[in-house]
Amino acid sequence: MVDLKRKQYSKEIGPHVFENQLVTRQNSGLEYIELRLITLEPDGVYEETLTDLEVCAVVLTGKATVTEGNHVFSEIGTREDVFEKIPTDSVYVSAGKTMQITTQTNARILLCYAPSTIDLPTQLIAAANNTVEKRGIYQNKRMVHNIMDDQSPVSDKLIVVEVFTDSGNWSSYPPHKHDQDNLPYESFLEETYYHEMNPKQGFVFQRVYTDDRSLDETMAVENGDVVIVPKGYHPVSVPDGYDGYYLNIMAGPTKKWKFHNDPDHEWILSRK
Ligand SMILES: O=C(O)C[C@@H](O)[C@H](O)C(=O)CO
Repeated sequence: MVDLKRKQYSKEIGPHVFENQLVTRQNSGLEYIELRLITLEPDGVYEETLTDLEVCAVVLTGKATVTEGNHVFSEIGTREDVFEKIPTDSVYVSAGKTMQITTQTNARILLCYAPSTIDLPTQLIAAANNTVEKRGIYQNKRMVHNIMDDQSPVSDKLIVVEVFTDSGNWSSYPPHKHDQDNLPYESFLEETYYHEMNPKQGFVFQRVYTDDRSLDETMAVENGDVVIVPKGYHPVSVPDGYDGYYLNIMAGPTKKWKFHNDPDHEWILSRK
């Protein structure tokens, strides 16, 4: 079984360009998701020609200029820290195109990929176009920024959302899964979590488990870690005193988020 948790690192991949996370189909066993976290310093240039992947480049922090062909999205990005809890800007580029990212300051960009061969318009997903949802009651409250949900016309397969879970709350809870290609009852979407903590020394617990417990891993997840969810339920618990953030990438054969709650815990939803 592939290790589901990936620690952050810093590897210089070009002058003033650093890779901090890399999940590929080859190194993860996933079929539908890849991701790359990069940190750009001034004068750093990140360039990539997409083969059989579409990408959503999320400007996690700082400002960056993203170009593709005649498209130039200058100095996009809205925040210096994800815990400003405001939406940010992203750029979508479909397969076969060449994208370039530069910055005049410092920027951290999460590149979210899914396999695709469809030529779709390159476009800015402006922060103002993120829909914001406040979900849950009691200690199950969280805020969701939908960058590209399953109804988005922008992407072929990619779903990208970011979730803010405040101190002492749970999210991705009650536990749910989407690991069966069985619409209309359930969709098959692989998922990844890119986590950040505030304060940075914090941790969350995340469990990834299946009904038959053939997969059942509970992890202490720290700032900058990535968790891979190939299948199964995947709840997150944030300890008292800390706020949690994660960015989810989801993708599968059909861009539809139809999940199935763990029947043992679905009663949580019926509380008044
Ligand atoms: O609502 C939440 O707590 C976020 C989760 O839905 C998260 O995006 C996920 O698990 C998607 O399958």
